[in-house]
Amino acid sequence: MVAAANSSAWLDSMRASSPTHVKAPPLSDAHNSWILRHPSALDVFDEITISSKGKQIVMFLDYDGTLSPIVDDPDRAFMSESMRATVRKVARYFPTAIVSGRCRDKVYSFVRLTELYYAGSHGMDIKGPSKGYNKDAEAVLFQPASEFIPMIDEVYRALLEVTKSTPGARVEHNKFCVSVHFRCVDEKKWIELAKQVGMVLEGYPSLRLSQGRKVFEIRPTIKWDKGKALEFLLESLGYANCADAFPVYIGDDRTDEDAFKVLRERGQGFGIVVSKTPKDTKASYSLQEPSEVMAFLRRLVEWKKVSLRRHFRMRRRLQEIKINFPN
Ligand SMILES: O=P(O)(O)OC[C@H]1O[C@H](O[C@H]2O[C@H](CO)[C@@H](O)[C@H](O)[C@H]2O)[C@H](O)[C@@H](O)[C@@H]1O
Repeated sequence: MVAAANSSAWLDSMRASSPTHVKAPPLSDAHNSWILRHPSALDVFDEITISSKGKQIVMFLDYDGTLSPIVDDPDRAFMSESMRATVRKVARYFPTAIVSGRCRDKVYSFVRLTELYYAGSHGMDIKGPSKGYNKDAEAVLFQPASEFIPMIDEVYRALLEVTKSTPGARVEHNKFCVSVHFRCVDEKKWIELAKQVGMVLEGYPSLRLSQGRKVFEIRPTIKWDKGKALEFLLESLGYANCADAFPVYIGDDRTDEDAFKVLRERGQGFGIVVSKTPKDTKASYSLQEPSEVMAFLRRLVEWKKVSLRRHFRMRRRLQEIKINFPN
């Protein structure tokens, strides 16, 4: 997988995968032009709400780097109480799903909100809310890669063994996929780690490798990703071919691009990429970091509250008019 000739390409891609510790430099021309193409969702908030008018917003949220800040230890990527309270409010007004590369149980243990849909393992493990407005939702359970579980277990063990010699490397079992983290690996050892991962994967042609933020992600080659999960969830919610749904997907990683692409192709709703630096994306808008995601979600809740109040006030007025002036 990683021949000497393309080692430097791998290294570049590994370096570019997560520029989290960069101190914000003054905005370059390139950055300014990127912002023009992907304006801050906070700056164009009114534009966004106007385009969703009369439609049901359905919210899709990635976890790491979107709801929780990126940290060195994947087991300690906790969500703040204020973010949890915000997501809880969002779910009160809009059907809401968490879509993550992590194992579903793990991401649930961080979010701990029973009223949400969860799509773990890059969308390969979907479950409906165990509490909430939609009684049928509980029944939603979809696992299109179940047959890969024994293979994933085997690969996890092999990766654990082979990466032992690389200090800082960490292998995470995500049920239908595996992550090999290199965030805490000395950069001089990155290529060695990439080779170790490549060696193991040579024996598994039905698995594919992609890169997230300082992480290799190994998953089945089935045609299923976060974009398919988004479509599946829209269908489960009864919005399959419905122009009345307005899906909003917020995510920071390369795997989120599959969902952004689906939204572009459907010409429905929009994607918001979470990034401090310009990157190639199919998202329409941007937010810089989880704190901005929280600010955006809060504004959305406030906007919805105000429009509902206005709607009910108007209904009451119409009823009063009917009572005072019957036909
Ligand atoms: O789809 P996501 O929810 O964004 O999951 C993608 C990966 O997220 C986690 O790793 C990332 O976050 C860690 C904690 O902040 C960080 O240490 C790591 O460098 C990031 O890549 C998760 O641990 C992975 O399994 C997911 O694949």
